[in-house]
Amino acid sequence: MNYYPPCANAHDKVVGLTPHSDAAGLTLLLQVSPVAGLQIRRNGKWFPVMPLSGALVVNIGYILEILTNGRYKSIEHKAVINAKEERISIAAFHSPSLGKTVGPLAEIVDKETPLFKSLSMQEYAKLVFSQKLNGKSIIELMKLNP
Ligand SMILES: O=C(O)CCC(=O)C(=O)O
Ligand SMILES: [Fe+2]
Repeated sequence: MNYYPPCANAHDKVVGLTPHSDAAGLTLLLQVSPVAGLQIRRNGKWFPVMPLSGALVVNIGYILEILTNGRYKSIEHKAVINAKEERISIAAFHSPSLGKTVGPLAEIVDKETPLFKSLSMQEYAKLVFSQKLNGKSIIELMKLNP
């Protein structure tokens, strides 16, 4: 669960959640408060994703990008703070179990060159937790030819 208190310095000095893509496979996100905050980056521009009552936002994370050898792209997003209102969101991250492999699927790399390394879920988790929540660094580290 994410809690963003209201903050008068919302626009210049304070950030809610820095730009990142989720390290998981698939994220289901519930925007609990009817307050704008979530933004996604597309073609270099930030777009708001307005809360819709009862709707879940489905985000593709790095693991799905890696499993599909880059066919499905992870989405970069951030959360901004509102000057007057608090905001709550709940994210459920879905990933393979420990012991499974995070790497391009065999049935895909049968026919094309793998773009990413294959790591055990434990090794991948170690890599994730050694990085800051910032931009695209984890996927860069997973690339075979960065
Ligand atoms: O608060 C939000 O809308 C985004 C939360 C998020 O990106 C996350 O928990 O990874
Ligand atoms: Fe996220």
